Amino acid sequence: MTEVSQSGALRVEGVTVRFDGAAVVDDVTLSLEPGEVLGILGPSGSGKSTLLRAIAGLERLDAGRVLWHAEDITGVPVHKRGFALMFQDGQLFPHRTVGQNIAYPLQIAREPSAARVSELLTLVGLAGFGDRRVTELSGGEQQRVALARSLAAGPRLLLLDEPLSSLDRELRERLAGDLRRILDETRTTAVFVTHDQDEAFAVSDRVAVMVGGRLRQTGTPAEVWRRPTSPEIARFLGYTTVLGGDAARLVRPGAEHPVALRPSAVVVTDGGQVAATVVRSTPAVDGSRVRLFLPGIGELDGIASAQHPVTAGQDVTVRFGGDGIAELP
Ligand SMILES: Nc1ncnc2c1ncn2[C@@H]1O[C@H](COP(=O)(O)OP(=O)(O)OP(=O)(O)O)[C@@H](O)[C@H]1O
Repeated sequence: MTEVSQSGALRVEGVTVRFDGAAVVDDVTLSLEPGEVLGILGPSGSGKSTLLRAIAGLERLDAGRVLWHAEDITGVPVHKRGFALMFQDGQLFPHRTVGQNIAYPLQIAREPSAARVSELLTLVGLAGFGDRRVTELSGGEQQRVALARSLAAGPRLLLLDEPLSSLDRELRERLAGDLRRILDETRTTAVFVTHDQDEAFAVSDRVAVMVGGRLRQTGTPAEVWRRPTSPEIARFLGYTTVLGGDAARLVRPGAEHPVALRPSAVVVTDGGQVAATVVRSTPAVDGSRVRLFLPGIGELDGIASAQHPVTAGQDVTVRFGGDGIAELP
């Protein structure tokens, strides 16, 4: 695992959480600088939510500690940490208006402020929605209200657990961009859990890939996508094939390590570098997804453009290229 600085805003040090003897979070260490957004990415059941809950103070640690600006807060109760949590289903109060939902943390802090509520509504793109009932809002609007409520009390750290997962893809993409802007504008330090790679890419300054309770790779989104450090991480990041030895060198001449490929890097084209036979072709919006057999390599996933339709059994040639090839260490 790549380690960052020893100080920073948040530091999680050797944190382990066990359920029934099994370590669901296993010796995790990470640091966050002030204003930084860390995306924790990993397959279902890898321990992401449990790690987030441990940071929030909602799980008892079996080992390790949580520090905030070098102060050990492991024993500090949830409500005294000054952190805010936001979940997949924003958990709004259905019997309150939008404005009342957002004002709630301000009332708890005994700092009610209509101006602050109005400012937050504008921030999340819902100016004028204050008197609406939350039950009348769309899923995306409800998540915006939940975000505004999470930010209302000016949390020191925002913890987001799959905040966009319940939304459809288009809305999720739009809100991911908005979320990033809002975190920037409010200079909020945040830890963000997701299993969606696009979301992690769009929102995070740095991503940490969690597999089986352990942080396996940390870096900027570009670093992690370009250079996954193991076949397991590569597969999780959408590389469908990992080739070794001579097969790897057919794709990348001179390669000394295994080479991982995304379908987008295996393109059926005229005059390509390698011969292949189409095993299967499935139409997609922008052409076809194809399964190919390549002598000396075996079967690979690839793509064919709409201008180059192919059918099963057809002999074609293939070009390897683009961003979808990574040489593993
Ligand atoms: N309170 C609990 N008691 C026992 N086991 C638990 C508890 N909470 C979580 N687990 C188990 O710990 C493992 C990790 O769960 P966790 O929710 O942290 O994973 P995740 O990576 O967030 O998954 P997902 O993406 O599906 O939400 C799972 O196997 C889960 O069943």
